[in-house]
Amino acid sequence: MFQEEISKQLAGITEIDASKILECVESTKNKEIADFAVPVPKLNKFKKLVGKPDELAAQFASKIQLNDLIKDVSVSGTYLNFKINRMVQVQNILKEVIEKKEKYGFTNQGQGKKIIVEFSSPNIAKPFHAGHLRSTIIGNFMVQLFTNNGYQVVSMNYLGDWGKQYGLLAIGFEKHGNEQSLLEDPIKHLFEVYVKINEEAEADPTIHDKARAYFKKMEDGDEEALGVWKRFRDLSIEKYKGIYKRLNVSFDIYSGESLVSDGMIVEYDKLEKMGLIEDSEGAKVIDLSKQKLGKVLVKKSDGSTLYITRDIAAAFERKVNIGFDHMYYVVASQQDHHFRQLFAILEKMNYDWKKDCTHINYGLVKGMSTRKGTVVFLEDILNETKRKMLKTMQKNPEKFAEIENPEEVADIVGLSAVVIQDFNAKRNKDYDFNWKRMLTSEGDTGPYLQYAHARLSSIERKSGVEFNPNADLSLLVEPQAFDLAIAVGRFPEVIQTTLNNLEPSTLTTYLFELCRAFSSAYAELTVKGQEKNVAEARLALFVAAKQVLNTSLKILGLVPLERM
Ligand SMILES: NC(=[NH2+])NCCC[C@H](N)C(=O)O
Repeated sequence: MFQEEISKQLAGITEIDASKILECVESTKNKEIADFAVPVPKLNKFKKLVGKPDELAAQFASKIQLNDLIKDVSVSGTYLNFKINRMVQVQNILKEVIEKKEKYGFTNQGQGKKIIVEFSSPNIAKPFHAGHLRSTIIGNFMVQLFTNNGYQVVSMNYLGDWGKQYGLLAIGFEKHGNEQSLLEDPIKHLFEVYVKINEEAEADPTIHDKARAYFKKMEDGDEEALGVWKRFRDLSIEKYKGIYKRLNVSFDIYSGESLVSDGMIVEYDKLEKMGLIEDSEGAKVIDLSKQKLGKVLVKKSDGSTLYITRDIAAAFERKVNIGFDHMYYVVASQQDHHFRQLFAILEKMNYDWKKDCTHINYGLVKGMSTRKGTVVFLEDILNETKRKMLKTMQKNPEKFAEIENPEEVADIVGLSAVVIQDFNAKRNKDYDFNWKRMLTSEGDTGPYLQYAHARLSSIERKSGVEFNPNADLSLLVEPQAFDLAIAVGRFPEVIQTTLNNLEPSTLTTYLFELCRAFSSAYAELTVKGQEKNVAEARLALFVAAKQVLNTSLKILGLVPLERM
């Protein structure tokens, strides 16, 4: 609103389009000097201005009308500096939050558009590792973000449940499988079996031949072979569902590599008819050397298919059977090459919707290990985090005694620690998993954000006044109140940026700013015991801040805590 007013007035003076000037209105760092500034030389981009920039600045300044919104204008060098009516600004922001509640900050830009987010996608019989964890939380974040902005979102888990390794697993299970262990923890047991048979296969290569033969039977639709495999798959999915629940994540669709088998024949025929398939010593390849992506193997000489063959068919099936305006694959950067190949093939097949497919990639997590050894299962990580968090909480026995459900709280704070550590930097950065740092409640951590939320909740509980949506906000005169309200007011723009870059770190960085502004306000602006009108105004400010933090935590996939 202030930026618009500044632009409108400058448009009248310079005859440049107000919408263009708007791009040049900057929010300043030092609010003592100005709230907004316009660097006059920047306006030259839109229209050649005659005169020296500093003189022009002075000339423009003299023509600006002060009013309800703009309180003061000054010049420093080539900059035009504006001070705005903070009272009006604070009131406008808070009124908007109070009115829109959990809808504050979002738009309906996704209305009528459908998005598929494919994420998590672990491999049955292999550990759910840090890479899958990253995919899970980034993908879930995208689902929440899109949903809140009006998109219809389909969340999809594309399981790695097909391929020669399932032949290997079946053979391993015949030798080493144990029914009871399978039922107790299918993911762990299948992994144990898988590791054992792999070791044995190193000494005895005929095992690999048997595995290939077994997988071929599966691809040929042999019922017995498929029955065994299906059981492994079903049991694993049940187990995964439990883990996802703990992560606060759910899927609309459990798909998987195994489910595209018929479609594969169709797509493969298309490729062949289009003349895109070449023979290479009995195996079939697609030549992408012009695109500098090499030759892609799509069918082995024994006729069995590959990961990429299944992805080609899966993409087509999703377009036809589900439909999408955009599809995102949330998969580690290690697979950049794979997705480049996939998209290049879709392009060669003249699928114009290839332009609507995006690989959302991310870097590695390093140094993630628990007491139990090097192979890390997600559950171990979560249990370890919870255990450590409980220990930290117990250090303050009085507070600990007040918490009704300490186990649950420790689990939620622990997950917040893991997630926020992950969301602290840009997706494509590798990072070190650091138990100690992520669990502290100071610094840029999950516990810090949860702590701020719990504190905001406690202000609400203990304020001694009722929340009044019509509170007299003109009583918020302190600079700390202003800073916090301004931080709250930035939320809609942060959501827009986040929608564009799909970087969770954009949102978390903002939340740390918001919470720091809250800390200063909290120290300065007591609610309890104040005169009623003042207490109500301050409570309204804190309620607005809590609203933004609350919605944000949910978008990040976390359960906001009322007490901790
Ligand atoms: N459409 C895809 N290829 N999605 C990614 C699947 C990830 C694969 N299951 C893995 O763990 O490496």
